[in-house]
Amino acid sequence: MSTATALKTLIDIRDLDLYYGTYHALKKVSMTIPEKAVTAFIGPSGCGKSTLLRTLNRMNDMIIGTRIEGKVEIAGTDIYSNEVDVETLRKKVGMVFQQPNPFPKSIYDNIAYGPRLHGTRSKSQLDEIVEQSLKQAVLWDEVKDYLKRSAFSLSGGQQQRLCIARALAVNPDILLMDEATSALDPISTLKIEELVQELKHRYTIVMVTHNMHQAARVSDQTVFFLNGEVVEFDNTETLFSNPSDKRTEDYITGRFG
Ligand SMILES: Nc1ncnc2c1ncn2[C@@H]1O[C@H](COP(=O)(O)OP(=O)(O)OP(=O)(O)O)[C@@H](O)[C@H]1O
Repeated sequence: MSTATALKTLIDIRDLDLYYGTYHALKKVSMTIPEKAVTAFIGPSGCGKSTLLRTLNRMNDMIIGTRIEGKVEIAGTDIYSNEVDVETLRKKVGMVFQQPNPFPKSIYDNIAYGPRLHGTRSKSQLDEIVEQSLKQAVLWDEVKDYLKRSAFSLSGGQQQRLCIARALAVNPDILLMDEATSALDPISTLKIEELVQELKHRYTIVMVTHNMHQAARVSDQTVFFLNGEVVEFDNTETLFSNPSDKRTEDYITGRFG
């Protein structure tokens, strides 16, 4: 197992164990995730991909009975230390889910929601953030004349790009994507994959995907999980062309999972 040492580490996970009550969902997980690159988590259903993703912005805090041991550092800060403000952490570590989940508000208000919450009041500043965020999510041209329309008037793929724009509006460093294209049609999926390729120049992206072809197409690093453990973590090209573990090979060649 080798890690992408050429790139600068942003996230450092050390000996992480996570329990849902008595169920041991993550077992001594260690890895480093480089900045401004795409890291994909792959593995069969229930192996702990989403659980690990949720530890990166402490979404697991919301699940009663969850206990973690070990360390998650982002830019050198232990995000589970008592001094860390979880709201600030979640501003820096945005998340996009499997089902697009826009708020029942206008397109504009979906994007302006986070900045307003964090204290931006000026109309011109909000206008600028809305425009820039929608441009970054490659949605601006499609919606610029309809900003007052409900977000629900958009297609599923557009809604997902709106959710990405909403996450970008609060200026995160990291974008977590939990199977963000699995509910979308192939064309919308492709648009989001292209978008991810653009966004990685500015953001660190960590994605969970069930689609191995997507991981191979989009990611720079891939992590293969099995039963809550990291089996292999390598450059995507190496992991798919020359896996070092037999279990990875079996998985990527479709022999199980
Ligand atoms: N809130 C929870 N309470 C109890 N157990 C949970 C909870 N969430 C997940 N689990 C269990 O933890 C394990 C890992 O789940 P997780 O959702 O992280 O897996 P996954 O690899 O993302 O799966 P999938 O690909 O199906 O989404 C599973 O066995 C799951 O049943």
